[in-house]
Amino acid sequence: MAPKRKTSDADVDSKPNGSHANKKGRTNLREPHPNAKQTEDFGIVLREFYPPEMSNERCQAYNDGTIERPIETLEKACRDTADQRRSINAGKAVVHWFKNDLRLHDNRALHTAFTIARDHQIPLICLYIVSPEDFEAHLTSPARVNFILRTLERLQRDLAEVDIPLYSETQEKRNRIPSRVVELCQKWGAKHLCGNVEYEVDELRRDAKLVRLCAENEIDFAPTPDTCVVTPGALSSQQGKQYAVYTPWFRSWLAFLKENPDYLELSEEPGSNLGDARKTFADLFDCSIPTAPRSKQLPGDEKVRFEKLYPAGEHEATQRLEKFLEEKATKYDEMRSDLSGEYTSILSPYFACGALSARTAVVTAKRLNKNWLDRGNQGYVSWISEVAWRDFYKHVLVHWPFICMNKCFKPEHTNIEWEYDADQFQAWCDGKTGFPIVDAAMRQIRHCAWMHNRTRMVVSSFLSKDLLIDWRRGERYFMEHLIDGDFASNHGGWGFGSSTGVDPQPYFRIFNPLRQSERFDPDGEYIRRWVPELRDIQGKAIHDPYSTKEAAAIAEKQGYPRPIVDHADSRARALERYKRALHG
Ligand SMILES: Cc1cc2nc3c(=O)[nH]c(=O)nc-3n(C[C@H](O)[C@H](O)[C@H](O)COP(=O)(O)OP(=O)(O)OC[C@H]3O[C@@H](n4cnc5c(N)ncnc54)[C@H](O)[C@@H]3O)c2cc1C
Repeated sequence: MAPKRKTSDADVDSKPNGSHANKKGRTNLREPHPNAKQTEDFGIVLREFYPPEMSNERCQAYNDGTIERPIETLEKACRDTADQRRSINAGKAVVHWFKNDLRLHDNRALHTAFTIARDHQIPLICLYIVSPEDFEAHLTSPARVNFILRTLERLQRDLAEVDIPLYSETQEKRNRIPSRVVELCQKWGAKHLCGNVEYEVDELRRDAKLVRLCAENEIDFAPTPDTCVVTPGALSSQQGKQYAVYTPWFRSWLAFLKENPDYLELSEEPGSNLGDARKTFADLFDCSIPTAPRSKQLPGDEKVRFEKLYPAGEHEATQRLEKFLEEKATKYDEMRSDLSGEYTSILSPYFACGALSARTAVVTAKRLNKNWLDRGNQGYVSWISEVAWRDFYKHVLVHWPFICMNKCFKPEHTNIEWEYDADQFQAWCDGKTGFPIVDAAMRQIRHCAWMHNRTRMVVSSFLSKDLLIDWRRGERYFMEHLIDGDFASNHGGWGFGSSTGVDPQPYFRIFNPLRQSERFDPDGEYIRRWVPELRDIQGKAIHDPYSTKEAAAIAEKQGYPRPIVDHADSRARALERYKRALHG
């Protein structure tokens, strides 16, 4: 029997599905639930920002393999153009297109570009395109945009030292990017374009289009897998299926790396540019890095603060990595959830923009751990397994691309009936819920554009379980504020906390904010740092200030709010709603 032809999802997914109700007739999340208590504002926000949700049937079609995934569209474009690309000559230059791989060291596509340039004795040119529409579409926070642009400035200086120009421009219309890249290659006489794969849906589709457009114009382009240690799609269960649960996936990830040690080989950074780059492309060396689009600009004082908190560039990333691995990693297993000090690496902003490769991180930790990935010092082992979570969520995104389209990983979770209380949502954003641990964390994200993993779990559970507010509001808020915002990890994290995405737990988990606070901030140091109203409260009462007379008097005097919900009642309500949605 002839295999069933796959339809491409490129145009279909972008069309509204036209329905506000799912198969069971319940209202889905395109619109607030009709019974929801909501203000008009909140309704408008939801309608305006949520693109149409994909139907459960289409999600199922992805699962059945009857719709082509964006990664398959890209792979097909590369296969279809392979013969054409092979016959392309060297040209007058080679171009490396930077995206979220802003580093020289261990950058696979950049290494390939440099090798081609050196072999043909022609110059290498680097390119970066600032895309305001992509920043909007991906909800990139101003702190992250600022960090990317600062990293580019460092990168430009480092490249100039080896006579490689970094040309950068703003492209207002993102659908113009493929043709603009081709135009630039033609202008520079380049016949080879190199770049690493980005795994988000829009980017995979853009690159598939670009591969074909390049081939039509006699330019060789086939993006390189680089961002994950193990390439998405390389791991499958014995039944040939993609893993949806982390633990078996991680075992498979470890086994794969043992069998394929070349996946842990690091690429050298480019040496001096050959050819006559400084002369031929003199104007490109004068190009300055564009400023942030207006909607993504940071106020001046915040710029200074973020520069101090997160100095940009791969040198800083490497120093942080080495310092963390030498001074803290051996205790990571015991200490990582302790909120009072800095026991994690705070490398996520650097991973997110590609100033540090996950491969380099794993290889360096492995080396210090006597060459073990999964034995030896537990601190190193558990840190490596955390870096692997980043891979895991990217593998999930590639296999279940509909999660990019406002869809829960498990379609049945669409049936959950959410609350739409704008005041409660605002209290969560402002860190004024009356739950000190939640408030401390929400104030930390506002100030630092970063939050500890433990509190990310606590506040996501609080929003989607205690307040029963649509988890996508929280997912969105995180992306808009985090300096390390990464679609796959953020979606995965919200799934973990809210049981609406890839939930690695076989049971439904609701965090108790009070217990989390007592356990991971036993002396209340973290709370005192971020919630100054509670600084004078002594002892355990800091975790629940309205539980004792003395503490309540201080909290009240300082204007600290009473808890906006009762955790026991909220827990019961959440369980009942989730049960009703999942079991009818
Ligand atoms: C609700 C929620 C949202 C999240 N959103 C993001 C996000 O947008 N971007 C992001 O990078 N991480 C996200 N995470 C994962 C995690 O919280 C951060 O990666 C981590 O806190 C970063 O701090 P660190 O660099 O000190 O991590 P370390 O503890 O030092 O870990 C090292 C690296 O491993 C990776 N990592 C660690 N834990 C995880 C994890 N649970 N999932 C995926 N990768 C992990 C990160 O790249 C991290 O930098 C989210 C987690 C939750 C629960």
